[in-house]
Amino acid sequence: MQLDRIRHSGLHSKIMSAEQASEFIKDGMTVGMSGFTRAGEAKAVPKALAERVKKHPLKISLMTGASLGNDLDKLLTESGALSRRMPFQVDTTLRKAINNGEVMFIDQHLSETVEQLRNHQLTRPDVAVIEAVAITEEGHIVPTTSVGNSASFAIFAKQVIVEINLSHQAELEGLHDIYIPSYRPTRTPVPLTQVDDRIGSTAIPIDPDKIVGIVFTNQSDSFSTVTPPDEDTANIARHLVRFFENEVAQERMPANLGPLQAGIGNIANAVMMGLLESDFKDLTMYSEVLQDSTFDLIDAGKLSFASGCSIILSERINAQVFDNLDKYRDKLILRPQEISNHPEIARRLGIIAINTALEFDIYGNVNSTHVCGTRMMNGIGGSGDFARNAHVSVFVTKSIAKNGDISSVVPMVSHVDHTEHDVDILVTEQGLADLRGLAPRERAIEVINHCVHPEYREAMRDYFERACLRGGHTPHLLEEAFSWHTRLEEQGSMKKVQPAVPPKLVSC
Ligand SMILES: CC(=O)SCCNC(=O)CCNC(=O)[C@H](O)C(C)(C)COP(=O)(O)OP(=O)(O)OC[C@H]1O[C@@H](n2cnc3c(N)ncnc32)[C@H](O)[C@@H]1OP(=O)(O)O
Repeated sequence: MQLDRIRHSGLHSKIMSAEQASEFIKDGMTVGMSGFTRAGEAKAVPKALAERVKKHPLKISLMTGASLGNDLDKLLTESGALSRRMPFQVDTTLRKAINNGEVMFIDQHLSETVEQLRNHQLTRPDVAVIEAVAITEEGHIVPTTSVGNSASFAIFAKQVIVEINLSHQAELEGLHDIYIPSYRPTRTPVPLTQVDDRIGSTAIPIDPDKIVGIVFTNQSDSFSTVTPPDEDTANIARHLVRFFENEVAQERMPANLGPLQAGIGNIANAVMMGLLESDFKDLTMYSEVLQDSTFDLIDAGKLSFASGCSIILSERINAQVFDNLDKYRDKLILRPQEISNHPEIARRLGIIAINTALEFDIYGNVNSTHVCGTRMMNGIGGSGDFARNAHVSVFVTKSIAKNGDISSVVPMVSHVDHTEHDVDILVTEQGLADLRGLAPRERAIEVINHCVHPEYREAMRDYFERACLRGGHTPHLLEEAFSWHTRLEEQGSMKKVQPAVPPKLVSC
């Protein structure tokens, strides 16, 4: 135990075990926990809660910033503790429970959760459980590797449990910038005009009397599972870099492109890695998740500043970053997710938003969340916060999935997260479709020619041409629009299987 991490000496009496702290969580409560993209989640109390629930069942409604690491979503799901979960997750067990209808999942734009708490559209947390590196002299909470929704959860909750995690270096203090917007309708503009502006405090300001328990832990964040770029993702990156070079040449983007936002996952990380081999320099990021690529770009001298709301790294680079925080200190800020994802700021800064689609259609509508229109993958996350308000909104995906049985470009998306109005550029390893200024029929030609995998291109062209014969501003054959998805569900592949024996011709 390191008492110097609790600088408000009046709070020393609140130290207790995780099991004791978990007792503050009662059946039917709404609980707000720290954690964003498996970084900075409270670790010991949720685990103790899951153990307790196995013996004494109870149900809670759980809110976080985004996904939890250390298998906590899995443990809480298996214990039966979760009745409701929001606003994002990436866990296989929880995903199954959501898709079986056992856990009610609210898939939400990540900037909106605390906005809805602020004006009571959502039930405010009874208890907040927040991971911290320290508590200040004033009793304020210094977060760890993510800010997420922690600040507003702690401010709105009736009771706060703090987990001081000794596995995080005390040097994280100073990295955060906690700014909380005031109430509407008298709110003033968020005073952030540059990626590196500091507009708030370095700790979460709460009344220390609300802190009911302090737990010491020593468990690190999970490593990110991001995989190195492969040929397809490297090609996606190449198409995008070429597009950026042309935008700069045409003076539609500044020489350093403007602040970049990149979503989670292998593809977005690989796209950012692609910038390593480009000639761009003095790049900046105004994003939510800072992944390996952020630090590779800083180390290569290409990225001068990154603002985010969490840092999640793979084993390859984790120690190199966190053991040398001083090297990165003047190049990093972690903010609450409502500020990192704020529509007002995305629009003001002219963000280049790069997010990953599960599938998109020939007119540019994007599905980021629902496999075959019904089964939740992870959630919309922050992609919508950025896509609608970006200077340029890019969506990337491989043109095929599951060994080619799925085409990621379809006639009509089976679920819409980002409408055609929010999408400017689509990229697959096949090429890049620039949809700006194009009408739906022109968009379809651009997408078919540049993004569809060759194995599906002719079938897509055939669909589009027959739809055009029927007419409409956005031509479709409604009875066929989801036939690729139904074929996948019925036959395991979107490809049309040629019958081994040609069907007999019936004469009439
Ligand atoms: C926290 C945040 O908000 S970050 C900001 C942006 N947030 C978002 O964009 C949220 C939505 N996006 C996501 O969840 C992810 O980016 C995804 C799921 C769309 C893509 O993830 P990535 O890791 O980049 O792509 P990857 O190609 O590895 O695909 C992930 C899985 O989806 C599968 N998949 C891809 N396309 C399809 C498809 N059209 N239909 C069914 N499955 C598909 C892949 O086969 C892979 O499956 P596996 O895990 O069994 O191998």
